[in-house]
Amino acid sequence: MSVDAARLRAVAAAAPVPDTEGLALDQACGRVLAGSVAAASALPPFDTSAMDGYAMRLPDLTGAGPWQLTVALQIAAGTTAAHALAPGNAARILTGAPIPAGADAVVMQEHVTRSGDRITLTRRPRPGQNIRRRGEDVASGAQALPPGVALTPPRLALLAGCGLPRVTVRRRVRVAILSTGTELAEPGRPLAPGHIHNSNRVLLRSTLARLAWTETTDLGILPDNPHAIRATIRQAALAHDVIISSGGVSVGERDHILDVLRAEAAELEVLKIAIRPGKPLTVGRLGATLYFGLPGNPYAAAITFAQIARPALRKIAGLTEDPDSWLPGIAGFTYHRRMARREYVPVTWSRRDAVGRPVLDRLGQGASASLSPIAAAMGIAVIPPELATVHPGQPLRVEVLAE
Ligand SMILES: Nc1nc2c(c(=O)[nH]1)N[C@H]1C(S)=C(S)[C@@H](COP(=O)(O)OP(=O)(O)OC[C@H]3O[C@@H](n4cnc5c(N)ncnc54)[C@H](O)[C@@H]3O)O[C@H]1N2
Ligand code: MOO
Repeated sequence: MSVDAARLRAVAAAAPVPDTEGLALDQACGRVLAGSVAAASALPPFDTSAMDGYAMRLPDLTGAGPWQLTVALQIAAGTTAAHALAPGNAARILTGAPIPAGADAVVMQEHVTRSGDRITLTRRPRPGQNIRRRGEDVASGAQALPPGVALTPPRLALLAGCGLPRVTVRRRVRVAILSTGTELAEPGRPLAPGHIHNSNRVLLRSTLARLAWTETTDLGILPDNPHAIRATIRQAALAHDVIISSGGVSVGERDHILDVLRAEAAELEVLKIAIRPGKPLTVGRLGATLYFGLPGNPYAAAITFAQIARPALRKIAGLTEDPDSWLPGIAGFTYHRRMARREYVPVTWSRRDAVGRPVLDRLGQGASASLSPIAAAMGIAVIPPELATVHPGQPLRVEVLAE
């Protein structure tokens, strides 16, 4: 199965959580907007000056100029004019102050000369110059944000500007994670012979912690015991939208995940993807719970999570936007490949070509058990299955790793 087909299958098996909750704006960063939001007030709420300067009536500026006007009103932000602007008069006005009735342009103070209560200007302003109209950003009652968007800081600022103190978001996606492997020990514990420290637990926990629309239950390490794994998975499925395990999806006699899923009558959606690393990724459905059996090798776990699990999790969260954060890059390396799988290669770069594309240096030897290449990488280059050899200059798509 191709990577794209596997991703589509996983996404098709995912359904958005129906429940919602109301949150104060400062609790809602990163959460997913449940419905469309209408502005409670217009933004800006009134016609407002964009500059410190003078508001005036354009019909007063007859002939070729220069023109003289009398400053007869003072309007600061947070106040309103006592009366309309009379013919022949100008208003001293500060940025953010309401435009007085009768005025139809603001000239910045640098463009007039002032002497006592008289100003002189030599250039005729455009109608509406330096006036921000009521509702020009968002009209009152208009849609401020559509459903299904993640609430970024600018989007929260927009809601605040439209007078909304709270927002309705989808509840968080409940994710259970577990690390399978009799050989696993938590870092800080001494290693018994044949044991290895658990990398995937913190990899998955910290990856999920960055997704504000998830909440994680960490089920810890499970030894390669099919009964214990089955009991844990069955229990976890009752209270979680998603279960993510690592390890035990390959073909050895200690690899139990597939057998356990079959025993639980899971609907298997994805098996054997043409991906490197991560070919043995297993995706299934246990009732309403989506199961991702990531491979045990940490780089394979990271890639399969990002490529297959995360898009499905985003759909469960109710997100409707697709992140599109890749860059066009070009290879600065030669790589002879043997496999017809889409390959994800950790890369770094220190220079760009004439049109600004990063010139990529490949990190590591492609081992899916290695962590130092991905730890040093600035991005992941995607090598298409059909490309037998990557030559320097080969255009490659690069998925940039967030800081
Ligand atoms: N005969 C075959 N053997 C293997 C195949 C195959 O097709 N035929 N596929 C290989 C590929 S590709 C991968 S990837 C791995 C995936 O294996 P599993 O998902 O079953 O993972 P394990 O066997 O449990 O572990 C693999 C490797 O990763 C280490 N590991 C596991 N969990 C962790 C963890 N939480 N933190 C750090 N390291 C972990 C484990 O000790 C193993 O070294 O299978 C190949 N084999
Ligand atoms: O798919 Mo495995 O992850 O290549 O090592």
